[in-house]
Amino acid sequence: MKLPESQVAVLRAASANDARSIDRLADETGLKPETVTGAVFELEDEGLVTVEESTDETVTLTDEAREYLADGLPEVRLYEAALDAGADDDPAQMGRVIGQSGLEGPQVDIALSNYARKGYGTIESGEITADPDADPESDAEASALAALDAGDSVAGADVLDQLQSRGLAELSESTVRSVTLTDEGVTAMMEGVETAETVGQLTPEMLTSGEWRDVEFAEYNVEADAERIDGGKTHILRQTANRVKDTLVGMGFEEMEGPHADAEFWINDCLFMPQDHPARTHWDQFALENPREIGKLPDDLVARVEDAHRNGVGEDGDGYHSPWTEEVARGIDLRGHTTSLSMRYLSGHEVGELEPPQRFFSVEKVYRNDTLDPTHLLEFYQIEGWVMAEDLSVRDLMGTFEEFYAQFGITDIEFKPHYNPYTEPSFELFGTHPTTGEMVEIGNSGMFREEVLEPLGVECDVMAWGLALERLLMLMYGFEDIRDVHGTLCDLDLLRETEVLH
Ligand SMILES: N[C@@H](Cc1ccccc1)C(=O)O
Repeated sequence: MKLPESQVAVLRAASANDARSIDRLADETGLKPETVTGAVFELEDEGLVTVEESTDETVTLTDEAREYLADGLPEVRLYEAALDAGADDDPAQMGRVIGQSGLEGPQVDIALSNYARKGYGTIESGEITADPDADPESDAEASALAALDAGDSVAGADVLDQLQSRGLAELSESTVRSVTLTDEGVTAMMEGVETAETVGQLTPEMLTSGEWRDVEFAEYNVEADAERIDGGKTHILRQTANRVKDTLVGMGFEEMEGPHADAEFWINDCLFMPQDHPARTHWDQFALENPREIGKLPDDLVARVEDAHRNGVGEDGDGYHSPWTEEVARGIDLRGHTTSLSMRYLSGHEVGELEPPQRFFSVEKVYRNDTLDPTHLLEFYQIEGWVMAEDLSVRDLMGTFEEFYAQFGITDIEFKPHYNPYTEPSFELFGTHPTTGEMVEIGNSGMFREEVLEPLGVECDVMAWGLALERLLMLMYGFEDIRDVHGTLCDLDLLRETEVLH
């Protein structure tokens, strides 16, 4: 009988009365485990071996668990420090006990969140007590860690679950195959098997020499286990940003670009945001210390914008009756929205005076001093855009969004009346989260007011918007926490495994 080389090697290494694992066969033949698996499947098809499969669960300890094995669990360290501070008699000051415990950074939170749960004591209004009867020696999680470290198994699925949910242990499953020679296999071996030359890969040389006609090709085995390789790939946020750009270009838009750190003039003043508007404080936006001021601003435009702020625009116009200084306008901030770019372009200072109709967009980062939560980051991507034309209406605005979002499979956007100092009317956009069913705010839009357009010298209508790219991603992929997608807490497995939608 003639068989490919790897199958012959596996047959020789297998036994009729001793089931052998793929790893062992790989060791004995010097072949890669995936090559052995492939050969084994072929041999099984030919009836020469039988394969038994079982699932093997292995528990591995994480780096964090190893730290705790060396130093003790944070809650135990806190308990010990609390005992030292006499907290088994009288409540002790939390700050002092934490200081004594030597716990640092995230470990403090970890200790606090496990302390009461495990009955080490109570934590209330800045004071900590220690239960004199608690016994760290019998801490189930600590013992389980020690057992796992020693290569023993852990009794009690609860402890294991707890270790997993604390990120201290990881459970992985793998399929273990063991291989035994069948009677036919033994007979074949006794009659003698020879190596057939098979070719695994077709080369250009074989094609030019014509050798391919005479060789025997190895069959592909798409079921064989292979080593998992996580190659680099474009982050889904970047992929989606590129798709958004392509979509907008397809809708006739041109791309804008400009500075991340910009004068408040472009970020706020041109947008008729009064200088005492709360969104202009450091509570909302980041200011640069160096350089503190922009070098150049167009004088004529500054004068017209100041006039709009002081006196309003048009016959019935009214200004803000609040202070306006060029010094504030010159201050440099990280842009809180990319509407600064729209102002630069609409003013004619970027690509010259623009005649209607015009369409521009950007998909760029913006920065806000927000509190981090599942839907907010300190920086995110905004899909900015505007259309300049004679006689635009709210229907044009809504129609544009419907057309845009439909290209991403989102067909149920809703509009809510809103207020912006720079647009009238204004609308917030909402979409429905595919898994939670909650309404998610995905953007803000409106028609620029006269107080914005007149100083810029724009005489027709301009409709405009800022949409959040990360929120679009949430609707497309069903993410619930934006921090899974980027930032230091991102979930790498999720990013690796998320299929790209086209
Ligand atoms: N600048 C707004 C978006 C917007 C842009 C243009 C017009 C109206 C709204 C925001 O960041 O939310």
